Amino acid sequence: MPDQPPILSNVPDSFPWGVLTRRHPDLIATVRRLVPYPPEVQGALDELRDMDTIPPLPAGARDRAAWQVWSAAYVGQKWLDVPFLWAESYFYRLLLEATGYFGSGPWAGVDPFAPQKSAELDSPDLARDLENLGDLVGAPEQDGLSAALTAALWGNRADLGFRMSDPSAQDRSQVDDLVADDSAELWRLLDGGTENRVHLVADNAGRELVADLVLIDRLLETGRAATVVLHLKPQPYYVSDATVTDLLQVLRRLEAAGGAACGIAGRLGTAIGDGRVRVRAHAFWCTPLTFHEMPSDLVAELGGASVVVVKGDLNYRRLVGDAHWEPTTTFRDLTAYFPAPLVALRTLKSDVAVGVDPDRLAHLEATTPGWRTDGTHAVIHVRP
Ligand SMILES: O=P(O)(O)OC[C@H]1O[C@](O)(CO)[C@@H](O)[C@@H]1O
Repeated sequence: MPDQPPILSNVPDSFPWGVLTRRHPDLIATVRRLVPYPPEVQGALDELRDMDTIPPLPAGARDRAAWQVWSAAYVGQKWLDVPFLWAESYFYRLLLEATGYFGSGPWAGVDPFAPQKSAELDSPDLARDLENLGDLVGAPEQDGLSAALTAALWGNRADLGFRMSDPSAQDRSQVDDLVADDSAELWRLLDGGTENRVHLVADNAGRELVADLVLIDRLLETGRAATVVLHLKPQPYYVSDATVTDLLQVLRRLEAAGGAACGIAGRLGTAIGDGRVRVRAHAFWCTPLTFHEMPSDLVAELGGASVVVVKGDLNYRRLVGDAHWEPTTTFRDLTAYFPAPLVALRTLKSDVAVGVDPDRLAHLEATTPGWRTDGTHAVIHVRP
């Protein structure tokens, strides 16, 4: 990664400080409220909440050796004094440890965030989205593609972790005028003339994954993609990150909705069955590393893509590096290392900002102090 100090969380009232000191304890309280864990798990969660100093993973944890390498510089330090990106990732790893997710007991494999994810699938907002899918599927080709891309972009705006700490986030109006919009470049890359291989690195379950699946369906149906690889998380992460279990739930929800939604679920089920859509869940996606450190098998796999679509705020931070970049630094320069043509669809929900035109930046700074973190602004960045 280019030489730039990482963002830490030790500036009182800064965005990362709020995540570690407020959002994480709130999250633990929510998990305790929604899942009837036994006393020993509740005790372990309380311990995590009250922990001031970073502990190692316990002996016997299956990925202990890997984390020993990633955490060598940080174990024993205060949470607020280590890189924000690393601290959040390790917090979620410890939360799974506390709930027994990787253990051999009855709570093994139980997603602590499942109740929140399910509630989103039952929400009236999602029901409305699904009812409107007929218009999108029936629209002229490019209109349908553009609408699906927009939905996939804004589906990322209020993930469950974000909404928990900022309940009004969902109701704030989005600023449709994107901070950067390279979408024309994306459609040029996927011009339909060749057998395109698209990879989509997903972010959240629920409404966002629904929108991602609609986009995948449109790409396949219009011939813009011959095949799609959908990258999901191998385990629960950052509250709402999508796993294979979440994918199956979303497909069931689409089926149950009937109409166009059910048609999409049917086509995707067929495409998964005949190999046009492949589902992957690489361990790298749940590591605290930036994408500069992708392992060679993943680099090789992504390197064969016509386009890699990377969703969300966390993935964006991992793409460019979680640092206080000068916002006019170009996305292309920072992602020059990436092994394939790249598209980032991101609603801004953390301090990192790059690829912003100087005039737009001056206007944003003067008029909208929270533009980097309040979920109302978004970018579509392309590095061909
Ligand atoms: O689901 P997304 O878009 O990756 O957003 C998750 C974001 O939430 C946070 O955990 C806190 O806002 C960020 O640090 C992170 O980038």
